[in-house]
Amino acid sequence: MPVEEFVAGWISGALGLVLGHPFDTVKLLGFFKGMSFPIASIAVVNSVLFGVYSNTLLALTATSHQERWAQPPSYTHVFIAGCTGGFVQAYCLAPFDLIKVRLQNQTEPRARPGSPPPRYRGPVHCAVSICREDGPWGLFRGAWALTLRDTPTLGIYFVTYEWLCRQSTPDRQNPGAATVLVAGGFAGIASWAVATPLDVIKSRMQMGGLKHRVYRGVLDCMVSSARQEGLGVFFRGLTINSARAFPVNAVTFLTYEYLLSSWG
Ligand SMILES: CN(C)C(=N)NCCC[C@H](N)C(=O)O
Repeated sequence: MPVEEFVAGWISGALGLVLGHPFDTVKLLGFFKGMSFPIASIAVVNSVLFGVYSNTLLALTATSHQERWAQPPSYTHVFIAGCTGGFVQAYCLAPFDLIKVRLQNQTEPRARPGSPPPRYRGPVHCAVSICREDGPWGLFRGAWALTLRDTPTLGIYFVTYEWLCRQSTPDRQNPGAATVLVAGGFAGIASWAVATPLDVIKSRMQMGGLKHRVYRGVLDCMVSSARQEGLGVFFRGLTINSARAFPVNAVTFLTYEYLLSSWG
């Protein structure tokens, strides 16, 4: 199994997240001041995503990453490989994402004077508390909703990227840096546009029992959220997700392609 895709995914994810950090800090109300938690999570998860994607495509089409522009895979294969990468990354992401959502949701009360001390002192304390209260499986609360969010979304992510690159590149040639940047940026926006409704549901399920009631499942959460707050609830965060997605994913794809071609 080629491992360079995993390494390229790790480095490109880390660079993308440096660019996305100001947006994440705004989104999380300044809670993550340091970079170590995002690096430990997003870069590792990106490595799993790109590594699994590329190796699945290799298994489906028998073409390595270097041969892929000359012998382009079908969009069906790209979609299946993207969905597989998304499914696997969702399970790796689940514990990190749960911690992020739990910390994010305690920032607001913390900001008010005279408010009680925060429940969690930081990412590690949050992980230990969840394990103590719910057992290690507690770290996977909401993982199912995350899988539902990421499996089709990442299929769309890679299909959008491939399609845009092929549209603006002569047949069987490698896309140029500008094409990769634009295609990567729009792939990020397309994926977040599709993911945002399920992202809202996932976060509510992860907060079940704390900020929200415990839902019976994804459907229950969807129906009761829409009933109480209207359909607009599913698009919360879409603007900031999209604004962040363009630079993050432009840089992620450019770095990934550059590293693989220079190791080629
Ligand atoms: C859930 N969605 C929409 C995605 N995972 N999309 C792929 C982009 C991943 C990138 N690290 C980012 O954070 O934008």
